[in-house]
Amino acid sequence: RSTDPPPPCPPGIPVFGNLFQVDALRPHPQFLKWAQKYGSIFSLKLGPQRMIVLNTAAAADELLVNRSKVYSSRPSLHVAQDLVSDGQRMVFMPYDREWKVTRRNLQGVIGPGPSKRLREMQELESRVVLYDLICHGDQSITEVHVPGPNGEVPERHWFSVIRRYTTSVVMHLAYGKRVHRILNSPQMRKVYDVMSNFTRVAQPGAYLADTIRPLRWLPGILAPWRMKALKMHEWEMELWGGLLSECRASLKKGIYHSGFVPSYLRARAEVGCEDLPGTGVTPDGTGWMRDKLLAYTAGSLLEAGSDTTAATIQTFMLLMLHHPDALARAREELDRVVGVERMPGWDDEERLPWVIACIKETLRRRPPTIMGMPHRVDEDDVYEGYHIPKGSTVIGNIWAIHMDPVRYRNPAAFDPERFYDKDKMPKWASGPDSSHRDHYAFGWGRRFCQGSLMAEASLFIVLSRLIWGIDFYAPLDPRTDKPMLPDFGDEVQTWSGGFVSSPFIFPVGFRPRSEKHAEIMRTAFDDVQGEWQAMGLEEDER
Ligand code: HEM
Repeated sequence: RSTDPPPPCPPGIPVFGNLFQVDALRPHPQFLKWAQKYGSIFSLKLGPQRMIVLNTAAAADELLVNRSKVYSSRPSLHVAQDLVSDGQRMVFMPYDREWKVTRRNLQGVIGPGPSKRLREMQELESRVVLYDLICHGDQSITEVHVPGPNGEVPERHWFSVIRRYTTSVVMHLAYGKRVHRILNSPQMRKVYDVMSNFTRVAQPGAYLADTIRPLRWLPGILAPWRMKALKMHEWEMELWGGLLSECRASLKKGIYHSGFVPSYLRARAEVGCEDLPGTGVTPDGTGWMRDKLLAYTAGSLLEAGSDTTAATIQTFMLLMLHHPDALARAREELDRVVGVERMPGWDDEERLPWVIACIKETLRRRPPTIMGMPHRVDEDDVYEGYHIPKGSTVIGNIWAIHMDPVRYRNPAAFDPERFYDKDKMPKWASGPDSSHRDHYAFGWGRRFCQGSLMAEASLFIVLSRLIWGIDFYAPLDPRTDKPMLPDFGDEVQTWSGGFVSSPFIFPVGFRPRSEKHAEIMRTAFDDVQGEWQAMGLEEDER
């Protein structure tokens, strides 16, 4: 009922409301303060728009899951979605037919069944990570690495080794080809550049035209952001459209790759729809994705799957270096369960509860999508006596939920013990089932992360193998002889802004734990080259 009061709202200024109180790139510290003041739900006025923020698991589950029928849309991001993405980026689509068709198609590629088949590729690629890290040695400690002006990662840094892995796995999934080089890999670099740019333009509050609709109709001379956004679209299309064109050209030459896009193009060709230029889906019952939507959907896989997983691995490393006791315990578990004669594999997962608890605690303590992704409510609603107006942006405040001391005792501590039970088989318990969830890093309801199973598999195989085989260490401060590590709690110095927040580069050294471990890792890398050959894929170039 519109006569019910809105959820409590911090005082703002006339017309703009709270717009200028929100740091678009790093809203979560301020949102946590408001959550601590106002409780499970508060609202903000961003110009004429209302934003509702849900700060407890109970509130988010009730609205975003139980009432997901009306809470599954996305706010209209004029600049990031309409202009930069020409409306084709799946993660920001409203809850409409186009989104449903896209989500259904992706379910056939990364849903529960297919994600089991992806494990083969994750296993093979993880061997390359181990080899790259042992070859990397002290490089990130002894060399000077300067990030680019927008936080770009230097190619020779160990962050690139991790990025190559995550991007190669999704590149293979999308286009049936690998990222087989770390240096001189312009496509991989561009995926991260596009992503980093997009996370900044898409942050709620980044553009006044997102919130104040009349600004969208200003003439070009008064709206310089419009031309800039359209240029960004062209720049993005050089990558996403370029990958699609390459794939189509290969098919025309009779070269068949596996992967989502080649299979989709073949299926389309079989029904006489080889060329479907334009955006969106065809109006017929099948709803074929047209070219630009297809290019952007493959791009969404690359974006959603690369940075989030890489950021979690990098955060895990930082946490382990800050918590040597937790690391020692993980290593002891791996030595006991796996031994030194082989590296860990999928069958060990259920016997490594501490390793899994450390990964889950990483996702809780510092989720990469720290504020989740905004939802939009499509009907007027009432929650706890508060009116939630139709069209409001609704945020599941993952950060506040993960820092809720009622749900997580001493939430600022890194404490894998909270997820550890040595007598029970470990479960990921990360959703979408709300009745049994350990953390909320993957969001909620009908927009729940489609790649969560794939992400967890990557985290498990890479991190368990890394701890098993490699000693990693931070450089020592010559004055104090203590490890020099970024301050975990320093938002500005340690963490990037935008809706995927990852640590800025930090130096780490790597060496095999023993000659035996080294031999197994080197042999696994040599063997995998034969596998690539047999699969018709590029061998690693180093
Ligand atoms: C640790 C890694 C990851 C994290 C923390 C993460 C987190 C998220 C979050 C919070 C959302 C939004 C959920 C919501 O709106 O409530 C999301 C959406 C999505 N994620 Fe992930 N994600 C990860 C990895 C992946 C991977 C590996 C893929 C696939 C390759 C993927 C594919 C997607 C897709 C397609 C969506 C859009 C869903 C939609 O809008 O309908 N994610 N993810």
